[in-house]
Amino acid sequence: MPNPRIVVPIIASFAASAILISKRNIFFKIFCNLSHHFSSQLTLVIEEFYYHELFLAVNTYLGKKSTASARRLTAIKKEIEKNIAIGIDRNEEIFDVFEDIQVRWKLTSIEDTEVRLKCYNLTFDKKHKDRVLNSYLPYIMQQAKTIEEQNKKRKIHMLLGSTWQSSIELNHPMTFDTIIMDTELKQAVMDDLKTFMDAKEYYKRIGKAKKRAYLIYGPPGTGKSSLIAAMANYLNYNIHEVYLSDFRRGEDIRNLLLHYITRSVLVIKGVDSKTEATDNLTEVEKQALLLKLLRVINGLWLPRGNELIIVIKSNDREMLDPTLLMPGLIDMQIQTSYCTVPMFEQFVNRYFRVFFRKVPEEIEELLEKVKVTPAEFAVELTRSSDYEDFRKKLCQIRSAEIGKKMRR
Ligand SMILES: Nc1ncnc2c1ncn2[C@@H]1O[C@H](COP(=O)(O)OP(=O)(O)OP(=O)(O)O)[C@@H](O)[C@H]1O
Repeated sequence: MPNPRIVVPIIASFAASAILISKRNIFFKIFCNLSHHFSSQLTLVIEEFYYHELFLAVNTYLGKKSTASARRLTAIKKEIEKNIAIGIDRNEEIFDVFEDIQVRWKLTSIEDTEVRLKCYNLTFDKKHKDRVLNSYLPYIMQQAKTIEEQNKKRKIHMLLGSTWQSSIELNHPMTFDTIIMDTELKQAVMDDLKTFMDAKEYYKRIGKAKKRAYLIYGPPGTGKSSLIAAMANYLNYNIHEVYLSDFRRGEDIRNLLLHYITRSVLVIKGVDSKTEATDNLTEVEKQALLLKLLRVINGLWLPRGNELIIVIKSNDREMLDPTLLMPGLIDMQIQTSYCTVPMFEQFVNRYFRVFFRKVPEEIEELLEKVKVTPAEFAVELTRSSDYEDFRKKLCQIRSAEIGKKMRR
């Protein structure tokens, strides 16, 4: 243990640096061990205290880092988290590199008056002191936040009356790897989301809340919900679902959105008369309500760290008020479609590992004449034993559907 009489003035001299890291719950000590008074190494001690933000962040960060190099780890699983959290055990040493700074972490414990506290010792070259305090530690706090977000179980919430209810775990398997859609469109959506995720500084600089609105439209069964699930999985967000009509009683939209939603995809359903009719609103009322809702959302200033994706799910874009589609309210419009030939290739490849040099003409002809939804495709594919079986089924659809068309 270092001599306390030496420690105190050193803490005082570094107090200003400590404040730079965070204003709340930060407490650490910098020890210069007497025997190493002229050494170039400096050790910073981060002690365990309740709600000690920095200690907890280091714990999370090192837990993630340590799995490759440590020999003894601790494991803990909290109810709200989906994964087991790994930590380093006492006396384990972990080496880390930040930019060109090499640091050594060691978990030890100290006996205080009554309790035994854990503490992380961070050792590095003295000349990096300012960068460790002002860059490395804030970086760790940021990384820890991201790890914690990723580790949390994600939920789907639905608005019932005026409260968010029935939160169920979001374990929809659809991802951008498994969804079948036009490849360029998929890439464009992923790029847009990636830009959004990386643009924290940009939103701060232009003074806008971090949110982005999408319109996803297409006939039933073409994969709108599947795309929403893929987006939420990609972003690692929750989903909040609302019917537009839920806001007709003048619910306090601001309150519902500001206080209960964090890093979520807010899905607005029932926006046109072709969607599930669960309300008595006229088309004009619906459009006016949707416009009002979007304007309120547009004017929201989200609390720090909060991010929101808004998705309007519609079966028919033509039913929507053109004012909604003007730039400013909706950032990107995405159309989901009936199966095209490239989508057919992706499906068959995914389910049966069949690759085509050229898709058979009968299939091309079929997809040109008959509108088959990806949902219908998915059902038939799961029912088919192999590609040949699937092809036969498709041809049956073809004669039935073409016959229907002729009768119309
Ligand atoms: N593009 C797709 N890629 C892979 N599977 C799909 C796709 N589209 C639909 N499916 C399959 O069909 C099912 C139903 O599709 P989904 O609910 O996403 O369609 P939707 O357009 O949201 O329909 P609705 O308008 O009726 O809500 C999905 O659970 C999935 O199994």
